[in-house]
Amino acid sequence: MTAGEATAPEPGATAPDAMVSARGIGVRIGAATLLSEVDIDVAAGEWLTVIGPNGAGKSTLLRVLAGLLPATGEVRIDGTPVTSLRRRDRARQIALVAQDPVVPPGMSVFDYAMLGRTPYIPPLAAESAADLAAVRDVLARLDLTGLTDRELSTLSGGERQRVFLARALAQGARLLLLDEPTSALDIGHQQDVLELVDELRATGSDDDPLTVVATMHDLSVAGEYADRILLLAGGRRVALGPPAEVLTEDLLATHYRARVRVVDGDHGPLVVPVRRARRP
Ligand SMILES: Nc1ncnc2c1ncn2[C@@H]1O[C@H](COP(=O)(O)OP(=O)(O)OP(=O)(O)O)[C@@H](O)[C@H]1O
Repeated sequence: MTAGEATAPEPGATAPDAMVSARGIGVRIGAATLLSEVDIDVAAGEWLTVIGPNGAGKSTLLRVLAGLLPATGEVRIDGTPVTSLRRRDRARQIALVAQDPVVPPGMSVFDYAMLGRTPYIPPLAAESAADLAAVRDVLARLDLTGLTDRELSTLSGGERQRVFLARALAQGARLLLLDEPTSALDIGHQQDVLELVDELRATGSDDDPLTVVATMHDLSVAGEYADRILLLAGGRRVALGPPAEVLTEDLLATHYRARVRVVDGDHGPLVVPVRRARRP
């Protein structure tokens, strides 16, 4: 048994307070197995970060949780199979920030963020004052107010990544799926964005807390923000538990083939890469 396995749900069991419950998730495309027998529960209001080496299946898992990729097994959101939710209802419940979303050509920052309000705007109707206010608020929180009229194609990678997040936050969904949400951000904006997501999580009501599932390559940051960490390797769940149980030198050496030191930080373990000994 690997570290963290003790906290894993029993196969077939659904945790009573799980907002997200995934059972026996498998994805095969042609001869390739992308995911195999993945079970997870995510409690309402929890932050789960999915880590694993390149190609481990992290993005695939997020797309399955979002109901966007067919899979064997079952994903339930508050007890309802995600595949049975109508598109509009699914968009009110789940917001996915993909690594490289498709952007309509010529679209401005404001109009792109407004796409997040689509599930609330009746067909052929204009956006309401509340929709406009929600978008302005989220753009301000993400330090994008000065860029609202710019075309997305003219933004830097980090600016664009914040706009993708703005659209998802404008969606007001209860489940936020973030695929490497800060990979292009400088360290200051990285902290701002993650603190904002954490703040939104904390300010959700008890009845309606925000639940976060994120993928990340920065393991120290993963450990600082997540309640639990899921380590995937080769499409399988190899560890699931609190950061201190999963971010261990042994597990990271085995599954990433990485030489690291793990040291105690104020908010979780910090993972420091260690280079090979210098040649004399
Ligand atoms: N359509 C496809 N056909 C075959 N293999 C695919 C297909 N789509 C994805 N894969 C493979 O599935 C594996 C999992 O991909 P995924 O994008 O989920 O990995 P990841 O853990 O998010 O990786 P990264 O850290 O590099 O972003 C990869 O090896 C990828 O090449």
